[in-house]
Amino acid sequence: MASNTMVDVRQGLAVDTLKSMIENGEGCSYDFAFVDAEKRMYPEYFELLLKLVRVGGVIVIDNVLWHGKVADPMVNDKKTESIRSFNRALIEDKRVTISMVPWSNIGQEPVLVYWNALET
Ligand SMILES: C[S@@+](CC[C@H](N)C(=O)[O-])C[C@H]1O[C@@H](n2cnc3c(N)ncnc32)[C@H](O)[C@@H]1O
Repeated sequence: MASNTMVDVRQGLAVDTLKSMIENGEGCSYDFAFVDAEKRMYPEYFELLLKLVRVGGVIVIDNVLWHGKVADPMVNDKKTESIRSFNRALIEDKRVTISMVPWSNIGQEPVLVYWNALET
């Protein structure tokens, strides 16, 4: 879509939109991505974003502590478990370097930042 502004809004389910961006040849053309949609889809978003964000770019994942629930062993709902599982996978993921930013606003938990490593 041609645009003369800095913002190009695309509406749709995130996975479908990201896949269509890849199919449209936009791979490796973004410097930054911010993820804050359906928590249980984070692994899929992340894999697709590794194709869209250039090596050296930054992917920020919001809500990785899910309002503290991720760190509370008494909380085991599906959404919390999926974020825990995603976090564990990222720790093991050699393609990226991770860093947690001690930033919070209005009671939100910190955000994790991922830099692409040289191999994707
Ligand atoms: C927590 S809000 C994001 C707020 C946003 N970061 C902001 O600061 O305005 C989550 C948003 O993700 C959207 N969302 C949820 N599931 C989605 C999906 N599968 N695909 C695309 N968007 C989705 C919701 O409609 C909602 O607007």
